Amino acid sequence: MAIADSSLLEHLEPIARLSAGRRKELAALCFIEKVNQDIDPMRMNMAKAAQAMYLIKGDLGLRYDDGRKVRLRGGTEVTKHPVNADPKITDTIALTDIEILRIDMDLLDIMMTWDQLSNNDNPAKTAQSSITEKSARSVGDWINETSVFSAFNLQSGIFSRLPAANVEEMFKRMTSITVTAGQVVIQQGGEGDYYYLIQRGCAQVTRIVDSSQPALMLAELNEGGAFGEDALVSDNKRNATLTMKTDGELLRLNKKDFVELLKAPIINQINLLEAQSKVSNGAVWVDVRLPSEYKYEHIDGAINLPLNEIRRLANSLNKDKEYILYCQTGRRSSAGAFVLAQSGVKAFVLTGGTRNKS
Ligand SMILES: Nc1ncnc2c1ncn2[C@@H]1O[C@@H]2COP(=O)(O)O[C@H]2[C@H]1O
Repeated sequence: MAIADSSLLEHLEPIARLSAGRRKELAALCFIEKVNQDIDPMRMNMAKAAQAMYLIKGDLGLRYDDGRKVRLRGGTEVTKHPVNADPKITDTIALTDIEILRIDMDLLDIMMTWDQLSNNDNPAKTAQSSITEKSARSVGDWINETSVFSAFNLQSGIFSRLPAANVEEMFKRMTSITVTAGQVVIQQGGEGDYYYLIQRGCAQVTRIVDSSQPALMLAELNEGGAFGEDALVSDNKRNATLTMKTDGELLRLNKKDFVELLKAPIINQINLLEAQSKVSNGAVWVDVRLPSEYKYEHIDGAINLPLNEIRRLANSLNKDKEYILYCQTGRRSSAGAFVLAQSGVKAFVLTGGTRNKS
């Protein structure tokens, strides 16, 4: 297995829509796999539903649940999309030796969610005033420029626990502070008040275990690093001291906002059967993915309201109708449903997204 080259990702949907920097981060987390003729690459990996699989080279056969068979060739228009995007595909077979690229679907979806939310016109305006008062950059630029929102931090760290519906709200509530070398940001034994992210600079973490001994050096945190969550989550005292080693800039969220935002907001989640019953009574399917993803495949009768445009389009929806939002995982659709609900639209989310549909 080889790590993917980021230029390869430029041609794949929806990855092509991410910024070059984001694609590079993603490339480092994707692998190219060679698969021999007559092998089913979908079966080679038990967690098939959890991975988007792109055909890069060679010919692959798909079989659908109605028995239909389709032959695909790597490097063509149709293979810009994940070959396993359609839940009606039951199995695949390598018709020649092939190369495929697999991406964790959750990771891809996290990146698309953040990217689309940060490119949303409205939050950019509101968030900019609280986050970057000194700069005229848009939130989108800002997110792409700082490693606080790196793929790694979005996939692990606190952001992976942040419900997608709250991402936009978090932008609004975070504030930026300037700190200087030697400044103690958190004192061991103090009360938990803020959660911090390092936008610029370097901090060291120390702990006094025995008051007759010098403080233990625990870690050094750099740009993109985060600290101060333990006391907020556990309601204990601060378990270490954080001192700036250099001048820098930190983003912070107060305890109340931190606790509130980590809790999932109430969104109407429904399963496939409930959704289908609503649709037969007049509800409308809404695909919140990008137009390119929608165009490639979507639920029959669904309309396309991409997440980054949903706020602008909310007013065009009928307030008397019910709308059922979906994406692959339920992440982008949760964020969209939250925005629609705030605009007074009756919005529901297909639990777990279309990858649970088959
Ligand atoms: N070993 C460690 N490595 C990195 N960070 C740490 C370590 N121990 C504690 N911290 C951070 O230091 C913070 C001190 O305040 P909190 O207890 O709220 O949360 C703590 C963690 O975020």
